[in-house]
Amino acid sequence: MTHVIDGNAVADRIRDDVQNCVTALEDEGVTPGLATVLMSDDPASETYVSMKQRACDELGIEGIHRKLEPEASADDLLETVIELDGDPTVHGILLQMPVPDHVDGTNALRHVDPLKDVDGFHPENVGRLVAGDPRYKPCTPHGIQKLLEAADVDTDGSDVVIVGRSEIVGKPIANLLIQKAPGGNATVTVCHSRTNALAEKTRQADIVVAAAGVPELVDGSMIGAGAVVIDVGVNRIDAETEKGYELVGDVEFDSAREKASVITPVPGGVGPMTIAMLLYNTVAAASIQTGVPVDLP
Ligand SMILES: Nc1nc(=O)c2c([nH]1)NC[C@@H]1CN(c3ccc(C(=O)N[C@@H](CCC(=O)O)C(=O)O)cc3)C=[N+]21
Repeated sequence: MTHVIDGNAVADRIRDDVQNCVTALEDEGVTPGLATVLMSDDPASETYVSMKQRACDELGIEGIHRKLEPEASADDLLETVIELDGDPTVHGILLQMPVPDHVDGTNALRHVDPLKDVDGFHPENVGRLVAGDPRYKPCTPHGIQKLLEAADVDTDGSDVVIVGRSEIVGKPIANLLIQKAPGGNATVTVCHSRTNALAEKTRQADIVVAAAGVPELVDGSMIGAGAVVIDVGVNRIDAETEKGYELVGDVEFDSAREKASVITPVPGGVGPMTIAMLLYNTVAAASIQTGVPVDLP
């Protein structure tokens, strides 16, 4: 029987741990604060940011939201980021990606104090991750590690094929999985959607991580018997549903499930973990910045 990982259940357990940290911080007079910055009219981005804000409300994290019009200037974005960076009640800053082409999101992130960079995208935090001394692990890769752990998947010595080499998922998850640590010690191949003989590579893998942003790119014929399949895709496809769309992963679930020993669904897999790990990083950031210890597993 294939084990379908319940990402919502694992995320709920992480949220309970985060809740305990919020209480510990509150006991010392600290309210953790997370600022989200959205420079986009994209409905999916708006949904994700409002989900993040709602999650903050539920746990007693102070959520601050700044919305910039997509036509705003790069200077407007910088000004917003710098203002939040100087605000001592803000412990974490999240710039929702992607930002419009005329602004440089990477440059804006360089103006965020690395201690407030709860996404882990600032070059200092990227460097620390690659150097094997992560401060904030990027939310989606960290969530994947927690899901593997929850499903008792041992990465030690395993062959992992990652499809997708983004800064947000592919590159950081590759770096986490090659580290000497629980949840690491894997042999990692990083592919993309146009890699030669992609199916041959994924079929050899003990663990396949699909994060290319291409709906149903990875089907059952590309999965080896008994492999673990982690689907990071969140693609909105027009459909006759109440919302007018349907969420589809980068994996063709039904055919992949027939081969896999363990698989994550979309929705309800990696997505909820991304938000849980953002809350995790936010209480870690509040702890680092105030010196109040918290107990994060
Ligand atoms: N700076 C930055 N940090 C991010 O963490 C970040 C980002 N930019 N840009 C976009 C991606 C995407 N992302 C998701 C978060 C939650 C779900 C999620 O909870 N999805 C639900 C379904 C939600 C729905 O119904 O649309 C699920 O999979 O069950 C998905 C995707 C965070 N991202």
